[in-house]
Amino acid sequence: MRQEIFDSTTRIKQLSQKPSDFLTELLVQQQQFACIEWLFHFQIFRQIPLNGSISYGELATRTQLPESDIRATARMAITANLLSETKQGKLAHNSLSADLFEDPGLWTWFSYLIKRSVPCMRAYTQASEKQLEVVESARTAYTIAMKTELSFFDHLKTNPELSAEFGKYMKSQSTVHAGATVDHLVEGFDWASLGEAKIVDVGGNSGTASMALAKHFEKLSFVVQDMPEPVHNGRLQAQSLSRKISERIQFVEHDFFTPQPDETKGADVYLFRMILHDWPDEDAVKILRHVAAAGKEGSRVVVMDMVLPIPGTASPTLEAALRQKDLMMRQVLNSREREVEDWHALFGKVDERLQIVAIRRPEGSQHSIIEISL
Ligand SMILES: C[S@@+](CC[C@H](N)C(=O)[O-])C[C@H]1O[C@@H](n2cnc3c(N)ncnc32)[C@H](O)[C@@H]1O
Repeated sequence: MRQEIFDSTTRIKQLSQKPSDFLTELLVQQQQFACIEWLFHFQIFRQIPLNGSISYGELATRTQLPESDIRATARMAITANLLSETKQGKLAHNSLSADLFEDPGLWTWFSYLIKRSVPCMRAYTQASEKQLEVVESARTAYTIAMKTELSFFDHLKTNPELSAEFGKYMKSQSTVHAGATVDHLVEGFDWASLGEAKIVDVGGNSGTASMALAKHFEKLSFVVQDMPEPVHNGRLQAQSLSRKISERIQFVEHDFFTPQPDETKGADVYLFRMILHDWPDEDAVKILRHVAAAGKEGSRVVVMDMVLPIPGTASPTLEAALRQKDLMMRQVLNSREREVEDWHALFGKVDERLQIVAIRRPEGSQHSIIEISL
């Protein structure tokens, strides 16, 4: 219902929009973001009591910023439905900003958006310019925005703080992002029908998906494979689970560009949740070949990733969210989200034994579940 309201209002607005309305709105959105970023940077959100308000004068004293700038910036953010002003002209949270500030998952997502995602968007044009020069083809908007020579995952490998930040961000997506919560994975596939089964969660980060599945399906056991830092964090997080759950989840350091170790050969399911969209076909094929070589007859590959809709066929809000992600993959990883044909072509390149058995998008999910038999 909410989705339908968003879609209808978007359609009505677009139908009645003139070019000058469009440009005004574009400008307003950029300014709203610039102001929200400014308030975040100067930690204004922290200064506002959750129950109550604070005067602009007091904020100026605390931050040493000009009172008039704080007022102007906050009032711009208010036009985006973030924060509010009392009748006495003091600054207060509204329910949206209070929720953002109070919920650690939402705050993590908000911080990541400001500190990482948007800077990559801004570096997109420059990155494409660089990629036109063949020597610079390894450049991405990420490498430019973050001032590094390293690709995204290599950068994380060298920096435990960044890796932990990304881990927290991924976890926030699985818990508070309605379109990406792990519930869609739990409910979107008939896990119970597997009976006693071993699931290899390839690139499972700190095990958010495996933990959720282990809670719901007690006959399933899991091996979460990832790089050292997320595996270490996963082991720590698993300590807070009940033994009944934690004893069915193993964390193993494993580079998915190398063959599966003996212990995970012949598993029932190789799960790839939000993994293959990080890699261009050439790399995704290498990753999948190791799994195809490790699987037994009857093993399945379960991929949870986006399937980009044909333009104009999905709800406009959903399509915009999916295309946003497609661009983010290009900007950060030189990768992309895939359309149905791209998925078929990808598995075809790996091994003709890999056949897509089913593709379904759980209600409310941005991701689809693609089931592949070996
Ligand atoms: C987008 S995250 C998805 C995490 C997890 N599957 C989930 O659903 O939350 C991609 C994951 O791939 C992992 N990764 C990247 N390169 C890897 C490699 N070469 N071997 C193993 N894991 C890798 C990252 O550490 C990260 O956890």
